[in-house]
Amino acid sequence: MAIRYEFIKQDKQTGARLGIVHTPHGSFETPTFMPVGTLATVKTMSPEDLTELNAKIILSNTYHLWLRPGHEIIREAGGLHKFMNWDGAILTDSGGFQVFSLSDLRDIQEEGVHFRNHISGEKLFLSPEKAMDIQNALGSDIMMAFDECPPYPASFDYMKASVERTSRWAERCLTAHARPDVQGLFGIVQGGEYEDLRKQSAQDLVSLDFPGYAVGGLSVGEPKDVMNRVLEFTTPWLPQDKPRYLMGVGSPDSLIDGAIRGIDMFDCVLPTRIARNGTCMTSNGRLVVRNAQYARDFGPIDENCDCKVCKNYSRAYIRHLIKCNETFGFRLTTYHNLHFLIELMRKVREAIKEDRLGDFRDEFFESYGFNKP
Ligand SMILES: O=c1[nH]cnc2cc3nc(NCc4cccs4)[nH]c3cc12
Ligand SMILES: [Zn+2]
Repeated sequence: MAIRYEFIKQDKQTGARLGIVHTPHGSFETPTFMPVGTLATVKTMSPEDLTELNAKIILSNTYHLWLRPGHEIIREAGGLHKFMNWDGAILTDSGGFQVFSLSDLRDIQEEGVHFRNHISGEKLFLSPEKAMDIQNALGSDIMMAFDECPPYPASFDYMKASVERTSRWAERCLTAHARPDVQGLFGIVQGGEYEDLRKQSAQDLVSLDFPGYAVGGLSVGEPKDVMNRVLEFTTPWLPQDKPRYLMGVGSPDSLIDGAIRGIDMFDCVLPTRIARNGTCMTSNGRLVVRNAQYARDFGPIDENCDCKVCKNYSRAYIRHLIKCNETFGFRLTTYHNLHFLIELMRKVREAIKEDRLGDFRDEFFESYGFNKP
């Protein structure tokens, strides 16, 4: 079966909604956070760790896996689920964003994008058809259309031409997408911070009737109030009965503010990336556990966290491991940060069930130390 979204209920205090996304590799409640496993691993986490954390879906990157180890090897392995021994759901990004964010010398044509491999320097070409072929080889449950995420900020004229090309590319992805019976292909809405371009992009994609829609072109350096405003005038153009995925987000406050504006799915490298430099998310804000002040602190990373790291290991011990560059230290901070965000989304879903997400936002922002605009 393909991807199917089940709308459960609308929060009475905000624009948030409770839903369930059904995939060939299991179903998950939304709003949800997807850990990022760029190179076929959520760095330092085993599939068992992810299952223990109640992660139901992870993200992997088409661009990176195409370059290393190559999508043909993964195809021969029987697909990405088998290759990495993960039986939950997998969403793959289309590679377009990584081309724009990782490689120089890119030449965007109607046919596709010519660029240089950011590791070997060799010339490469990525197109809607190629991005579909790679994702079909990976066998992901949710594939992303090949889009252009323009640099931020971009002129109206550039953005308009880019949105129209992204819509043409989306149609080519639908045509090239080989397995609509078992894979879901999401369109990606672009348009920068121009309300009429976001509407045009959303209407173009909705007319192609995708099983789900991503809001792209955000979390690219714009201020948070710009992101929130763009969401406010974009999500209303998306169907109520399909999932909405905000790409590359994010921090705890952005997850809550995105859910409040009708977003169902999020992904971000933040929790796993900051964990590897010894920064932890806690209910009272960020804690840089590698700092000297924790050398003799034998308490848990977060007094209010019930994860197995906070139950069994101290700040002093974790600080010691991180300072010595011990891999186990990164496993501990990563496990805790993922638990923190996955648990945060469970609390968000609970708040929606009880029609009190607005109140939950205020309480969380107060304790985490965010201002409450
Ligand atoms: O429009 C997009 N299209 C396809 N993939 C994306 C991924 C994205 N990830 C971020 N932000 C998170 C970041 C990760 C690395 C640098 S920024 N923004 C993103 C936008 C897009
Ligand atoms: Zn913890």
